[in-house]
Amino acid sequence: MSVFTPLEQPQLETFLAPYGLGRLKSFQGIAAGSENSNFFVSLEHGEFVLTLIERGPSQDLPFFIELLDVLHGAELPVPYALRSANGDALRSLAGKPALLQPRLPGKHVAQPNAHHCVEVGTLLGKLHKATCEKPLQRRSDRGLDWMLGEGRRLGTQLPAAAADLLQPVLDEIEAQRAAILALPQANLHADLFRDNVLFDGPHLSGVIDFYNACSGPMLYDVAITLNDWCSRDDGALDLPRARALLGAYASQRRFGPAEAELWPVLLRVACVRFWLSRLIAADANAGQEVLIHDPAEFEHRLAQRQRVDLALPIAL
Ligand SMILES: Nc1ncnc2c1ncn2[C@@H]1O[C@H](COP(=O)(O)OP(=O)(O)O)[C@@H](O)[C@H]1O
Ligand SMILES: N[C@@H](CCOP(=O)(O)O)C(=O)O
Repeated sequence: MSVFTPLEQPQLETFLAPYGLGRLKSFQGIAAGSENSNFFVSLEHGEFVLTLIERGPSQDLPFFIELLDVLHGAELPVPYALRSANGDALRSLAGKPALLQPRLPGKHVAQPNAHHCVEVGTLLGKLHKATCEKPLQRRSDRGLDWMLGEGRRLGTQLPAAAADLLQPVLDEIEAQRAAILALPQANLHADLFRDNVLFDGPHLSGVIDFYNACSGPMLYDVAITLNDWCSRDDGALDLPRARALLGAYASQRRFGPAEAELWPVLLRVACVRFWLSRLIAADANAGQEVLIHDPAEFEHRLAQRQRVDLALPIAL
């Protein structure tokens, strides 16, 4: 179970008092998740999620808090940091940076259909529209340069067939780096996988886990999202789901010709990003009680993205 820092009731009560949300009724560690310690917290005045930040540079936390305030202000279904009586969003508990956020309703969808993909495409288009005029600046710590460095390092340790699959995409990243970074930018969720979205019946009711959020090319975020929501078990794209997601996104923000041209490349780059991070995590967490995602899933998806029969819908 991925709760790295267990909590005792008295220390939690002391922490929660300045929010003025009433008596602590119950709390429970959340097993899902792999980065931070999360707890469902039931208070007299509502249901909340407490997060203790376990990893990553804490100087980036003000960025996440500000971004979620912007998205909440744009009426997107996102969590946001509640303020204590003296206005603090970021506090400390058990020696870790701590945030209290509203608990969003809904459940994760493991087997999405085209309707779910419409909802996700619409949400992502709205997220980009809400931030593209003035993106809050944050470089991804798993961006193109990270992929080139880690890819070259890990490539030497992979079996030949896998290394042969990876190498051409690293070359492609090097060749297209400037063109990719010149694409229209906004704030990106950058990890909009099924396990970071909640559905209440047919309606998308929540987007969580913004800890990979950054500024960058919007098309990359579309590629990340589509690779998770619209892939079949063999890694191939499910075209009806993919067209549903892209059409819904385009109803919020139009794609441009430069994006249409780089689309197949971005689908491959988005596979490499998670293939590499999963290889690194699987190695670092081997034998521990932490959720490990299968790196081979992205190897198969990348193998299936060598030819892409899915054009972006661009306005003529
Ligand atoms: N605001 C929230 N509302 C409802 N559920 C949440 C919320 N935040 C987290 N969760 C639950 O906690 C789980 C783990 O959260 P997540 O942010 O993905 O953790 P991690 O950063 O460790 O990967 C999610 O899968 C979800 O079920
Ligand atoms: N959704 C990702 C996990 C998040 O990426 P990370 O780089 O922050 O570990 C996955 O399924 O691999």
